[in-house]
Amino acid sequence: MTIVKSIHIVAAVIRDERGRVLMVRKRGATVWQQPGGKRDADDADDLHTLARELHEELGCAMQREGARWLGRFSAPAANEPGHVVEAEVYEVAAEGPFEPRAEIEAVCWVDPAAPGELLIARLSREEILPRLA
Ligand SMILES: Nc1nc2c([nH]c(=O)n2[C@@H]2O[C@H](COP(=O)(O)OP(=O)(O)OP(=O)(O)O)[C@@H](O)[C@H]2O)c(=O)[nH]1
Repeated sequence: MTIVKSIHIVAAVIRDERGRVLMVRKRGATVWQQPGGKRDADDADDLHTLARELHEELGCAMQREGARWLGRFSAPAANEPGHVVEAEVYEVAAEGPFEPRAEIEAVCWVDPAAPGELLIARLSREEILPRLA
């Protein structure tokens, strides 16, 4: 029997004035994914996790007000073979800067209707971006 382990995360959709979606690439990874991460024991709720992760990864200030839950989505994990990522995904507004920090090596803005040749993690490519296009 194959045991599939789950990684539970909270992930963000942040859009610019043109509707493009902010994506990040972790150090050493080849694929782009949504900013976000795993809950810490101290986190009060999903939005607390998200605000903490967004500040750590990008230096930005997330606004809790207006946050919109897009759903719970899952896909094979981008960086951990044999794992499935299960994500609570929220569309949120945040005030920049949006610059790579901590384990994030690069950031980019992607048109969800035309992601082009970018290598995008399956959760984003198959579940999140198509709902935003
Ligand atoms: N944050 C995030 N993780 C994703 C996405 N898609 C996806 O497959 N994952 C997988 O879920 C894992 C979550 O790890 P993470 O590194 O973002 O979480 P974290 O910041 O809390 O990590 P750490 O506490 O291990 O440092 C990623 O390594 C990746 O394999 C996504 O869109 N966003």
